[in-house]
Amino acid sequence: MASLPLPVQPYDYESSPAETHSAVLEVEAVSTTDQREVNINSVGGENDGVFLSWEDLWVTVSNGRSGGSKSILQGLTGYARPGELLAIMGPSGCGKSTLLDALAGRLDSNTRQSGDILVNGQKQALAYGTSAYVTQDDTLITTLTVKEAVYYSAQLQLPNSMSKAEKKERAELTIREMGLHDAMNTRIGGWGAKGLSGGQKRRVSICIEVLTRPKLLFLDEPTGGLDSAASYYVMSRIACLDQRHGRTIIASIHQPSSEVFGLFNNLCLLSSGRTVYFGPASSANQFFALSGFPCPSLQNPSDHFLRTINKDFDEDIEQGSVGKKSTEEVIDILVKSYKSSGICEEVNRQVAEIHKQEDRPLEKKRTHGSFLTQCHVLTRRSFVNMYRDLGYYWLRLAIYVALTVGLGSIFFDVGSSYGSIQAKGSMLMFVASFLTFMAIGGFPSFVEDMKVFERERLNGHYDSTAFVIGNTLSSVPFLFVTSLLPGAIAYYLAGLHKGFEHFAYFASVIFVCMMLVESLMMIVASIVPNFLMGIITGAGIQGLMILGGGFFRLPNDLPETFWKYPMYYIAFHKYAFQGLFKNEFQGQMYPSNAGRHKISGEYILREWWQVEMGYSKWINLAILFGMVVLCRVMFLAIIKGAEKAKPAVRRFMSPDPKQMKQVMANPTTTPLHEATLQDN
Ligand SMILES: Nc1ncnc2c1ncn2[C@@H]1O[C@H](COP(=O)(O)OP(=O)(O)OP(=O)(O)O)[C@@H](O)[C@H]1O
Repeated sequence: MASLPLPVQPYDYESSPAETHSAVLEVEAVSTTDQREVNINSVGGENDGVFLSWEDLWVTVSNGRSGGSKSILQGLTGYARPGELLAIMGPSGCGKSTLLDALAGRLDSNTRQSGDILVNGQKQALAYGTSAYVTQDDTLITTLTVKEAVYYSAQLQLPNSMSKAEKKERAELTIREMGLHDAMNTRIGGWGAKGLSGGQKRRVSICIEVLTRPKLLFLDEPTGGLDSAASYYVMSRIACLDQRHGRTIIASIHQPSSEVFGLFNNLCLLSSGRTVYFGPASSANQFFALSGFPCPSLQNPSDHFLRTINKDFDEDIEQGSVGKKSTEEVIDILVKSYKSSGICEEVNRQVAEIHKQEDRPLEKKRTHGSFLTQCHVLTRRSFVNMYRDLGYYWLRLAIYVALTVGLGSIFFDVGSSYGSIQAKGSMLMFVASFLTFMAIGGFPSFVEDMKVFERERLNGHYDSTAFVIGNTLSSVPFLFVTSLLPGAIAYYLAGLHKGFEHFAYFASVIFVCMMLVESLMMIVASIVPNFLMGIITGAGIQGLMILGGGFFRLPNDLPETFWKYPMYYIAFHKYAFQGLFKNEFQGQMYPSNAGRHKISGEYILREWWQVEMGYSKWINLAILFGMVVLCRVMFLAIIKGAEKAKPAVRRFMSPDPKQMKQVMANPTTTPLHEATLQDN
């Protein structure tokens, strides 16, 4: 630890390297200018490549406790061009992912951004299908094999003009390119079911995004979890994409080997959100040497850069190296050296050049599968996932069977005595509330589905409507079995109203209620994506609905405020209880309490359970079905609305950049990296 960020060769840190070597850096920059100008005008032979530039880019994150903000990126300027691979490097936590997120238009809602990010010289939104982004986390469907995951994705993303065989071929070729041919039939695996290794998952994520050969590709740590040979192999495949097809590729990378480093065209080196170096990767070594921090011979230059600017272990180092400069000071020297260099000037000139380009709007993503193909593929994929994921439906089915056997034995052959009226009411209430309540059990699996959906949606793989349709259709067979089998056990053990029509109605109510609870949980998942908070919220909402459904407190006894209006009318339990009661009691006769005369089922419904008798049990079922449709439409509206609202919220939230710059320009009152901006 004690020798971490210091150059191996002794160096005089007291001199002012920035001034001493600025003339030399100037020469270096001029030598790269001509070469750059050639590139900018001829974009690898294609004129539809993507030029991305950013100028004075700041990103701050609001600090909940103090009400201020911390700067993550501080005035970055740079560019990425077609046919080039730009690598973003720096110590952990320096802002690499944040820079990628900002460029791809995917910053978190608690962050604020200022400065210009231009695509082909104009402001354009990048998310939702105009670029591809391989994030640091591998959000994949864990139950699919590598081949299935990539092939389903090919069917979704590649245009209908390609035949199925061509799509399959493209998928297999891409899998092979990423060195995954031996793992083709291995399931991806996840929690509780080991499948692929971390590095293999990384490569599957990359496969899925490079399938369509996107014009603009962001990669966050593409070599995470890979050994050096695999890293080189994967990075060279990625680099091939840019050179052969004029793609623009930006990748953050932790510790490239010298071979991998050799693949980079440009390098952006960050430290604590500041630019230490931005320019040709091949000139970085010279920049460090001229700034006073030469790379020792036999050392990998990228290791040297990272060691020199990593201040995370400064305390350890200072103890053992009295009199030497702290890494913070070394970084300051490098930042100043870069700012005063010709390389920096050249970067600004290039950015200005890109800004001057004629307006060329970025096409919305390449054409993908038609809407019908998307619905079909998503339904099949979701069905396969539900079938293979034991937690999605199978476990629930087993618990339902156990519960309904219990329910049937408690109310076994309940009969039609006076006492059976209350018993049947309690049993039907349990079915309509607790059994359907348990549909909440699929929530964790659904949250996983949502994570995959978000990634795919942001990368423009398909339309949100196709996702909702696919998810709905694929769940139908499982819900059908889950309502039919346990429903039959409970119904026939208890000996409820005889006749198949009555049983069919009973099972239909369970089916629709389960679907309704799932739809409700979808809305919860789109608002509260955290699984634990989602379950608690969903359970809370259903608890209120059960209480207000008119069983525990009869409708006429419910307090008017809140419980009667609106809870009683919006609680789906009301329609389920009353539908099941009508199904059971209508047309039946029961002995009175004293047993001297008979009372009709209609009388029991009206007077005992206070059921609304103005409409038939089928209307109750239709209302429940309407609620399912409403909830699914609401879910769709929320996810579509969030897509539209996010950029607007971000624009509204962006603070005045001058305010941030002023605070940062005054380091005597503000620590350099952790500037606190009061929000007022
Ligand atoms: N949404 C956020 N809310 C709070 N802090 C954030 C947020 N995004 C980033 N940060 C903070 O900003 C800093 C930079 O984060 P970032 O993920 O960009 O670093 P990185 O260089 O990609 O790190 P690593 O290499 O370890 O992935 C970190 O200290 C991180 O905690």
